Amino acid sequence: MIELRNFSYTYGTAAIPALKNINLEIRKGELLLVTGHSAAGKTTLALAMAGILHHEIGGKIEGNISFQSRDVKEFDGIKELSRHIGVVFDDAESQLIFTTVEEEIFSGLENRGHPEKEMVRRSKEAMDFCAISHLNNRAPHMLSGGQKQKVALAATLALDTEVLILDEATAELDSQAVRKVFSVLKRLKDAGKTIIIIDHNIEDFLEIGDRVVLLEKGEIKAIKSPSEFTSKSSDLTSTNLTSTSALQTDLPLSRTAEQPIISVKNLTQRYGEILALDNIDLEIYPGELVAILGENGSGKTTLVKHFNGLLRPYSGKVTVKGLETSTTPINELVKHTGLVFQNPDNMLFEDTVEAEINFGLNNIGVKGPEAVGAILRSLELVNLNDKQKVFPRHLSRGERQRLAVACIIAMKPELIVLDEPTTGLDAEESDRMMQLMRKLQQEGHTIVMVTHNLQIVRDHVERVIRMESGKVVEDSANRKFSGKGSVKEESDYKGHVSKEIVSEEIVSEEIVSEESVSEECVRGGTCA
Ligand SMILES: Nc1ncnc2c1ncn2[C@@H]1O[C@H](COP(=O)(O)OP(=O)(O)OP(=O)(O)O)[C@@H](O)[C@H]1O
Ligand SMILES: Nc1ncnc2c1ncn2[C@@H]1O[C@H](COP(=O)(O)OP(=O)(O)OP(=O)(O)O)[C@@H](O)[C@H]1O
Repeated sequence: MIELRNFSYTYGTAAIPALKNINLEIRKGELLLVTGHSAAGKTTLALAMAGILHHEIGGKIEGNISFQSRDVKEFDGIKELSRHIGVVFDDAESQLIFTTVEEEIFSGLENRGHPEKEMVRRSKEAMDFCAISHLNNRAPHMLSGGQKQKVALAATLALDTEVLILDEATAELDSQAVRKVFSVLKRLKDAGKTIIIIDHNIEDFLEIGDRVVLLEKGEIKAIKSPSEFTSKSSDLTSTNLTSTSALQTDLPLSRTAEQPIISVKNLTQRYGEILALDNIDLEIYPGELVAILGENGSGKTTLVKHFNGLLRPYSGKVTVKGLETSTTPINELVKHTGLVFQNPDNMLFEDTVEAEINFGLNNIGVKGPEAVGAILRSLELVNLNDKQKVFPRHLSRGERQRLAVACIIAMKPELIVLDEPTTGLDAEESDRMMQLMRKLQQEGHTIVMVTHNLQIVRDHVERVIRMESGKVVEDSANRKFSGKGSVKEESDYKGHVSKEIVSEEIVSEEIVSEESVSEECVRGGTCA
């Protein structure tokens, strides 16, 4: 179906190739799993297979790629190729451009000239598959991260292409949604579709996979069957793509201080008609490491945006370091709280990696050799020390994620809030990220992180808060959790049906949203 022969690729500005001498044949009806560490070349391979490198990005291309025995160069651009190959990229947000979810899904079908009746049928089916029918009139850019990912997936599924390429397309989904995607893909595979799943964590899909390709530094390191991938002796597992160290030490509840660093009282948050937070009470103490879990759309991001003043309470009260967020300017709050956004691209705007980190440092008065030292240290901590001069947008998704974390930790805020910090990182990299968080905790920082990654929660987190439909429904600090590390078995987190609390329409203009506050402001710069 798709064949790569001696294929190598170097991005226009890059010194070294992102893909080297790839030889790979993807058979019709096959479900291929592609995995590898961050920056291994996975997204680049997806772009290559979809013909996007040839027709849109350019750069240095060597070797050949053919689709159905025809060189991709010979196709009439992406327009023709996309009739056959549907792609969901690792950044769902960049794929969503229309004003409603329904339009988003309809647009691709309209471009293909489907009759109205067929468009309605397909879009309904795709929305059902992705459990987003209730979002059909919502604006895609005003959805939660996981909801956006579901829309991007539905828009591509509706096209019903012969080939489907999913690049980290489930990274921000809750476990119930991942299971749903699994069953949809199984059905598509049974119907003869060719599917390529590119992911750090392919475990969820091994059962339906035919082969696993391991990429390393742009090269194919191994191609194995799923059973070989999981077997202990496999050279695939020896590369440590599965979870590693698992601290599993006694995880102390570090609630020693008397005054909470974060105090949330009767917090309710609305986006117009949508009730995103429903009367929340919560206290977080200095030195705690807290994970916030919950289904997509349950209010996790909305909650943490209150911790640096990005959102102000609709009703109720939030106090951070004794400062009431409804009356304290955001540039005062960000001196205490560093927030790593769910989508790292929303906080990267400089020309080089080092300038990106320097920006926040300058804003808090760290300059000259002190700033240089802080930049180098933070880059080393996130393993990006060789990327100082690189344009941030030219980093891989996982690298951008780590850069966003570096920007915040360089500023050493007392409270570090991370919204899904391990998206785009494999198990080993996630583990390393958490080791870093534990280290920062030991140095006295308070860490609050939103995550869907239950493995890192089990291994590293002492307090777990679970949200459902805008409420905190469980908090291990209140002894409502059981088991070591205060985390219940994964099965307990599954099966929570995603309930939007609402009827959902207009969004209140009064609400301070991420979009209306400049990224600079959130990192200590001038507020618009
Ligand atoms: N800017 C916005 N405008 C309108 N509604 C919004 C906006 N942001 C989020 N919402 C809605 O508020 C609710 C909570 O969203 P939130 O992003 O807090 O969820 P989440 O738990 O972080 O989800 P995910 O796991 O998918 O990231 C959802 O119903 C979402 O659609
Ligand atoms: N537009 C670009 N210009 C220059 N270099 C790039 C560009 N996009 C990616 N790269 C580089 O190419 C290499 C492979 O990136 P790619 O995005 O394919 O990796 P990946 O395996 O998908 O990583 P991740 O898992 O972190 O998303 C990386 O070193 C990255 O920095």
